[in-house]
Amino acid sequence: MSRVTNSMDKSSADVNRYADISNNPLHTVTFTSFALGTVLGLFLGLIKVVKMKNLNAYIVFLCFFHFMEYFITAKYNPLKVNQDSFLLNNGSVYILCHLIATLEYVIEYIFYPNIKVTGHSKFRFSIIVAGYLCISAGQAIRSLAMSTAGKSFSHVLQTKKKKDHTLIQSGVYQWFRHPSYFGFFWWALGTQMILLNPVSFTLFAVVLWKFFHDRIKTEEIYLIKFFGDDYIKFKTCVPVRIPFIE
Ligand SMILES: C[S@@+](CC[C@H](N)C(=O)[O-])C[C@H]1O[C@@H](n2cnc3c(N)ncnc32)[C@H](O)[C@@H]1O
Repeated sequence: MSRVTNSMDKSSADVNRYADISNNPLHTVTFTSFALGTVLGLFLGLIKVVKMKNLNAYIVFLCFFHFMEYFITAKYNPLKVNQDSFLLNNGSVYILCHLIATLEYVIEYIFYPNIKVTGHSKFRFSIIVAGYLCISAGQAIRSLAMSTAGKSFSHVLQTKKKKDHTLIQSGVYQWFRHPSYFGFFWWALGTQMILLNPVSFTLFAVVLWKFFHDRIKTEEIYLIKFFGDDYIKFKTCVPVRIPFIE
């Protein structure tokens, strides 16, 4: 009898700790991780021998980003993780922007290879270094935001307050009001800086700025509903730090 009770206690504890397997089909999750790892490894391994090195680096960072989205959600927010947590179904605009970026890089490389060569210009070299810094800092801040917010983080905007949703103001949230958006914004712009893609840099800046501007506006309407004066105080004290978003 005590064995039955023990196993019942254990299974109810597991429900609160472990991801719902029905939302995380093992064959899908393992295959997606394997595919991301394979592409990452392939492009990283070929970086020494290919000419379009920064394109390879871009694909490596892209694979790493999507892997981290699932990994951090699984580790710090296991009850919300699901196969969409890889964020690979991030909408047609997202896919289109990355396709345009790749195309721009390849076309400019074919017609103006010198523009893409870093060694001959200090200016181009500085942009690439700044790009790598933006990617690293952006990825770190986004992952830290997701791990700090834990159960309060969700890829889908919450319109109803859940029981375990608390207002997060610690860690990276002390410095950035929306650190995961801040991180993603600079990560994405960084990818276009390492590619030395002027058209896609502008496109990414405009599309992402508009997206986060609108998203933050809507998100904060709900956050004020959920947390009232506490959120208003937080909003007054902590800036977003994405240019021209208050
Ligand atoms: C994709 S997460 C983004 C979180 C946050 N905007 C950021 O950039 O780190 C969206 C969810 O986080 C929740 N959220 C945003 N800021 C929060 C905070 N400071 N504390 C708790 N929940 C927050 C919102 O309710 C929303 O459902």
